[in-house]
Amino acid sequence: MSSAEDTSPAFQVAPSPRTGGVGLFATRVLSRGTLILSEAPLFTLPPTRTNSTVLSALSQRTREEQSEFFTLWNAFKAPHNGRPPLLPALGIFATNALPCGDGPESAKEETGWKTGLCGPREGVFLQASRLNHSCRPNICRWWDPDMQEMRIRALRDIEPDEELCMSYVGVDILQARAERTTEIEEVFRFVCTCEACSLDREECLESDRKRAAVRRLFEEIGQCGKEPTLGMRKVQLALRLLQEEQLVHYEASFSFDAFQFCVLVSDFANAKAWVRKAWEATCNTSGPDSPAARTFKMYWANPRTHQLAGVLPRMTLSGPGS
Ligand SMILES: C[S@@+](CC[C@H](N)C(=O)[O-])C[C@H]1O[C@@H](n2cnc3c(N)ncnc32)[C@H](O)[C@@H]1O
Repeated sequence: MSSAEDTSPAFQVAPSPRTGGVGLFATRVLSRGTLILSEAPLFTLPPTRTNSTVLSALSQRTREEQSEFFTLWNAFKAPHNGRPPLLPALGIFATNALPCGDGPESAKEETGWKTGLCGPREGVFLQASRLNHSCRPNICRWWDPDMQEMRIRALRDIEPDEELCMSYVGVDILQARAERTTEIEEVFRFVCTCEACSLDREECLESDRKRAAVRRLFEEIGQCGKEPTLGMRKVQLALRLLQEEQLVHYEASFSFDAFQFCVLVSDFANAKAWVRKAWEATCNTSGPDSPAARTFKMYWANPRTHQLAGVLPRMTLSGPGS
């Protein structure tokens, strides 16, 4: 592929019949890790926003931007479960806002455990806010605090015309479909029609089973500090299940667990291979300049600097390829 082709727009806004509105669709092949979009917010607000603070922030923008803001989706137009509708500006903000900042949950997101990042400010975006949700996302967002921009990257290889979907803030995609559906409807006020939520009964049971197993493995791996062989087996199982479920989001987290099991027993060759995998996965989600990517790269260069190095008797575990 020539460099001219590489710089062509990565996506276009097009109708998304599945959601009843629009969405962003790939215009060409986007390989894993591709930076699809970097966008500054139209404006940001602290979590204590009101219709007046939204209107006040909006008044600082151009007329064209103000009109565009009012074309964004509003999921809070109608009463819901006894709760009244929101005023239009606030409803649009609530529907489209994405976290912009380092909230207390950000460290967890870096390693991929939770998508529920709650930054101190939220922002509305004219392009990124058009992204629909999927419980099997193919893209990932990351707020770049230095550039004050939202970065969207491909979590896996994406085909032309494929819709770009992220996981919405706070949706725990490792929950079973029924739980996700309830949560999404309650918080976001739509019925999720993503690929994972549209599986038939049998496929859905299988998907629920795998997601539940990954959740359990997250907990169990945390308790395997004295049993690295067992911990490593659980990591390998979790990674296989995630691959089958196409949930690459959590790869960095599990790979870093595997790295820690290896350093515990001074298996530095496998430790390097695992932390390299964690680094690669993190570059694909939050980019090479993110704090997590920098940390992983440092351990890749010298795994012996990790505080757990050599704590348990020496032993050889396994690498990511085995
Ligand atoms: C932030 S907007 C996304 C862009 C929106 N589709 C549009 O036309 O501007 C969120 C809204 O998109 C729709 N949506 C997003 N993800 C969806 C999904 N997985 N299933 C059904 N509707 C979805 C819902 O109507 C939701 O309130």
